[in-house]
Amino acid sequence: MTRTSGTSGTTARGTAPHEARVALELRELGRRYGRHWALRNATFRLPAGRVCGLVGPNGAGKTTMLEIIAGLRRPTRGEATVFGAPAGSAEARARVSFLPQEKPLFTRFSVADTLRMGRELNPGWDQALAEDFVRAGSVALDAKVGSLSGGQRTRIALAVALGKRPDLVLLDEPLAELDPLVRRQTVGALLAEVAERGITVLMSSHLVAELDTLCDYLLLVSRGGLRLAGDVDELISVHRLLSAHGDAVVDAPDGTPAGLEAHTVVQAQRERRQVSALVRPGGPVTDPWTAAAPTLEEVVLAYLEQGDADALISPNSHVPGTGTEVAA
Ligand SMILES: Nc1ncnc2c1ncn2[C@@H]1O[C@H](COP(=O)(O)OP(=O)(O)OP(=O)(O)O)[C@@H](O)[C@H]1O
Repeated sequence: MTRTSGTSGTTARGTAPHEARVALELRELGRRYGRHWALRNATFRLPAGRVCGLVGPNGAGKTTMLEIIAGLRRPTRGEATVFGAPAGSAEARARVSFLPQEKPLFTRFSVADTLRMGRELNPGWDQALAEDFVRAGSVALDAKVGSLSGGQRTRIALAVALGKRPDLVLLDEPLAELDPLVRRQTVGALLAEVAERGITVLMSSHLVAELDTLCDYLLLVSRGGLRLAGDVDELISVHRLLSAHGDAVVDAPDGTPAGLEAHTVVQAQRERRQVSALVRPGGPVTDPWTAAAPTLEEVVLAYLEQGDADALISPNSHVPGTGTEVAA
């Protein structure tokens, strides 16, 4: 599966290139439920045309973030804008499709009824697009939604989300219940559609191993805060996975392996006779350590396991005038 390429010039609605550069901007966004902050100080930009994975442990605030962007929840502080319009405004809502974890489908409706409802609710509705997306999944238009498999329902829900002709699609764990083959087919169809139309996607997922086939951009939230944001390639390239034989490395009093003082250590671990560390290099890698490029999964897992590693926000995710650390 190929990734979508860079920032798009125009969007499905033919908006001007200068407007399309930033699909989504969060500024110091926070949401509190009672005394508990579900999301804190989230600040980043998502360039238009990207497929962005939103990852984080259970309860990290992913759904809360998506609901605020969709205009379904108000932030406690900060702001979110969608193509420059405040999240929740009529202008922003017209450009966003949100597919929540519980698919908003009526089981007694037929597929055709479901698409008809989409047409009645959305002025910019594209019936041909929605029908083609359904048919490509071999789902009959006269089938009852209640009789469909989980994978087929996901396809119908995505057809409705795309039929609205959004510029930004928000998906809350859309793939969780699908088997690997259906997941691959559904994601392939979705990514082909968004690439062709220049649609931006923000998609929460726990499928860390599959992220690099789905996404070209990544957002990682943990303990209510943003830990990573940026181009997948860039986030990988600023890290190195170091390894050494366990006998050759002693641990410093704070538990970190010796010999890594020049680097920012995101996470280090001893496994059998091997010591490994994911680092942001701050100088040459010296004996006994050897360095390799990490996979996206290795980077993500290290940040998930070590939730207090410094945040890393790559330059094109950085919001001017805010104090987030910028990747080298
Ligand atoms: N309506 C609510 N009232 C009170 N607390 C809530 C509410 N919604 C979410 N929370 C709390 O806010 C935190 C973040 O929840 P959220 O659903 O945004 O996380 P998540 O990252 O989407 O989790 P998951 O991966 O399990 O779906 C959790 O501690 C959750 O219990």
